[in-house]
Amino acid sequence: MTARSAGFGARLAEAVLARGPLCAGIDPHPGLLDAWGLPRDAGGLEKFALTAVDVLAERVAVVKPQSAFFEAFGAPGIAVLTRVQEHARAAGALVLLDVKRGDIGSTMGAYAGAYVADGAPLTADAITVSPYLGAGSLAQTVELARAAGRGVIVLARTSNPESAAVQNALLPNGKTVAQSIVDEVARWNEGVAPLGDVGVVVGATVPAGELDLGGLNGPVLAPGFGAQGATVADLRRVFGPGLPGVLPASSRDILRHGPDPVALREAVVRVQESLAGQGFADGGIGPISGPVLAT
Ligand SMILES: O=C(O)c1cc(=O)[nH]c(=O)n1[C@@H]1O[C@H](COP(=O)(O)O)[C@@H](O)[C@H]1O
Repeated sequence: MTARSAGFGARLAEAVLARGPLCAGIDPHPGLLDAWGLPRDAGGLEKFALTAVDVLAERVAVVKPQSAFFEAFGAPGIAVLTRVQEHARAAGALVLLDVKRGDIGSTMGAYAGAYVADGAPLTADAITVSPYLGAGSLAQTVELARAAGRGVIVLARTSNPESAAVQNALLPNGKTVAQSIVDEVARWNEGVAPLGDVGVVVGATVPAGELDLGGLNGPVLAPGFGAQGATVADLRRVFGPGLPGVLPASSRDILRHGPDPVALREAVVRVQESLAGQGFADGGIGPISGPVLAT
């Protein structure tokens, strides 16, 4: 076993132990800006995102800004995103930047240089990436991220209803595409302690029994919890009783309680309590000891 005290997996394990497993998304949808009484401009975006990060980042282990909603405002939006990332990290949360990058290997290296390599200007602790140009196209990104103590979360079985057609397609070796992605990620995490730096996305909305995550040794980001309909009971149904590596992710279902910071704070605490009440990540996060998805 390689001890990597400064690795993303280790830092994530520590954060989950201290704060619970919830990953709070910051998705400044235009409709949410309206609901918060804010203008649909860079000023409204800034007020929304900084209010959200100030409330969320001191409570949750992971904050996940969705880059698209910031990019939509051009350079001023990116400037706001940078401040959100700085505020979140200063408040002790890990930043998982949701950018879902996917390209040929050499271009992926440039994305790593933007977000997770040493000296990356848009510093995140981890980014979401798409493996659908082939898992090998991500190898350089994984290497650069890990060398900087950062991580990568790879889409495997996503929460959207369209995902099954591609991700459950069978390969000639009899595995689904999603399972083969999980197995590739497991190889990157082999021997890393206490937890690998490369995670997968498995939506909380997917049917139980599709995937074997037993050898993953890494985090499982589970979006679809909240606004897309999945409940705490669904998380249990999909991921089984152990759940040590699962990070339930929710954005709109928490953010809709703003702009009042007190109401927003109460909403996030309620979600954290509902997860704790179900024994989520009881005793922290760690390698999963058996198949996680119930059959
Ligand atoms: O990578 C993601 O975060 C992600 C993967 C996935 O399978 N499904 C999914 O919804 N997401 C993201 O998670 C967030 C979900 O938002 P809510 O539905 O508002 O909780 C959005 O930012 C999505 O882009």
